[in-house]
Amino acid sequence: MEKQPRLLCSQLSVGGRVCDVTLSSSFLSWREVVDSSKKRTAANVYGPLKAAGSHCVPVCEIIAIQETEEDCPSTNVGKWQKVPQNPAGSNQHAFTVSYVERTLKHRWRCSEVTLHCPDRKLCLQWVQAIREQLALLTIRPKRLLVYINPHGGKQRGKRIYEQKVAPIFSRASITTDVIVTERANHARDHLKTEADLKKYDGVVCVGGDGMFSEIMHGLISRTQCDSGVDQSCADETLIPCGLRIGIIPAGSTDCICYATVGCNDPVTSALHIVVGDSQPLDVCSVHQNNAFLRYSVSLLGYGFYGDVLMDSERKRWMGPARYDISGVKTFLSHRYYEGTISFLPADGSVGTPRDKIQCRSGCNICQLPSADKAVYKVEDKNKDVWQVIRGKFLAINAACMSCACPRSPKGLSPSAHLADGTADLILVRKCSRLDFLRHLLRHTNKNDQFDHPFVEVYRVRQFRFTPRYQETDSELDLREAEGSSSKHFFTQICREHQACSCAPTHSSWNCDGEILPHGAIQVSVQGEQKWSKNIPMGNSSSEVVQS
Ligand SMILES: Nc1ncnc2c1ncn2[C@@H]1O[C@H](COP(=O)(O)OP(=O)(O)OP(=O)(O)O)[C@@H](O)[C@H]1O
Repeated sequence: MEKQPRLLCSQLSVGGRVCDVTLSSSFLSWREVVDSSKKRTAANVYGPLKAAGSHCVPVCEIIAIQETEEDCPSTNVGKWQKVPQNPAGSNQHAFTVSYVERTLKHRWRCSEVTLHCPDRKLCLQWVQAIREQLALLTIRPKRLLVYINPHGGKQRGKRIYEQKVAPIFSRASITTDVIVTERANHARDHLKTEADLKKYDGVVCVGGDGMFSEIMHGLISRTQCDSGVDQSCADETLIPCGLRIGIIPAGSTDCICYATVGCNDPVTSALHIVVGDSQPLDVCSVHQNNAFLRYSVSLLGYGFYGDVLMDSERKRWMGPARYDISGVKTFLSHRYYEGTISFLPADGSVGTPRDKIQCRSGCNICQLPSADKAVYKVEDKNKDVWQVIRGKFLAINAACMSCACPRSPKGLSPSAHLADGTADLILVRKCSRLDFLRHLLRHTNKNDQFDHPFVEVYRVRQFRFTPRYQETDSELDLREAEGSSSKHFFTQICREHQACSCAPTHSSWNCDGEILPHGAIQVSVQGEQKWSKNIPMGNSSSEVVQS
């Protein structure tokens, strides 16, 4: 720990023990004063942040400070609380500091310490000094717009927000406007047209990946619209959003939260939001001809993952178990699709999908200044050489991030970067069921999932897919209707009936968990958008991902 000039230093009482308490611009630390006859060597305390009798909290991880007096209401939390008894009995004035405590598996918790002062003047001096340091942390949000999907995952979004997240925001003096959505796309439409975004420092999504996608679409569309950018033009470069999105995981898979923060835990995410952590993320824009279809930040999957999603949407009533059942069913159906993939490979400076480098907080590749990346892209345009691959594929996946989740802790592409301007394109060619099973199982263990002769992986900046057989408009309409409705009795019977030889020639795209019925698409990885990490965006501060 670098030596910092002390702003304040006093002997205060913590839990009945006298401590030397020090505040610098970076740390608040307290260390028990020991009898010189029993003097121990004081350990350097930053690392696990704690040694016996010594504690050190980075100022940037202090959530709140409040003056606490015996039997008085706490000002910020709005409830009465009893100050722990000080055995010395002489210290009547105290203040309580709430701070982030890091626990196992990337989880954060809110801890508290109450420090007793010999007089009120000193107590106020400490409260003011710490508040002044917190006021310098301008990246912290003060006002947030919160959208809650009450139907995501196990339908616990509202409860999770009220019980676990709102108290933390309130303690950190963050004011919120909360909207509980009443229908799909409510949040997206509100952001696009109605929300007064100037009032807020960020948007919080309480829900799963689908809800995040809705909010991302609302924010990006609004930003492009306000800046006059035509989203239907595939060559347009997106204007980054001024607002960040924080994710409170309350969905079924919460893949984006996991990949950015390292765990799916609402309290951890709320604390990342409070301290102002953020993580830029690449966004892919998906077009068909000159029509804009969708944006994607995690997975675009055709074939296996498209079919699993299409089937699981019909089983929404089953809850998260639908993914397992649809997964098994789709695996057994073993459908393959023919088509042509063309792609623009990324420059070697951003690494390769098999280099075993994991994108973490402070990743060198993602930290290249945006300006440098832009220059590199423009220069590179002159030497663009598209590669073309034709074949029969069980799955075509494009991962903009690792897509790690609790079931697949390394994800679909373990070395994909969150904000390097590329996606990892994974082609799984037609193979036996057993081989495909081997490949799928590698998503759950440590073996290299690309080490199979029927699997190819490329780091790309753009790609196009054209199915071998032209899609008719009626086919597209049919699949679109299947995706949006849960009653497709006749279509389903037709597909599932073995005697009927109408095996589909087209799959759908799974776009971050939403169905995209179009087969032929063009995808271009856009510059990063900045989000609040929690989001986790899974990792942490400008690093949402502290994986
Ligand atoms: N009030 C609502 N009623 C019905 N659907 C909603 C509502 N609010 C949002 N939605 C839609 O619900 C869909 C699923 O939501 P969400 O992503 O939160 O949960 P999930 O699908 O269970 O989780 P995951 O996407 O992580 O698997 C989203 O596409 C969203 O558009």
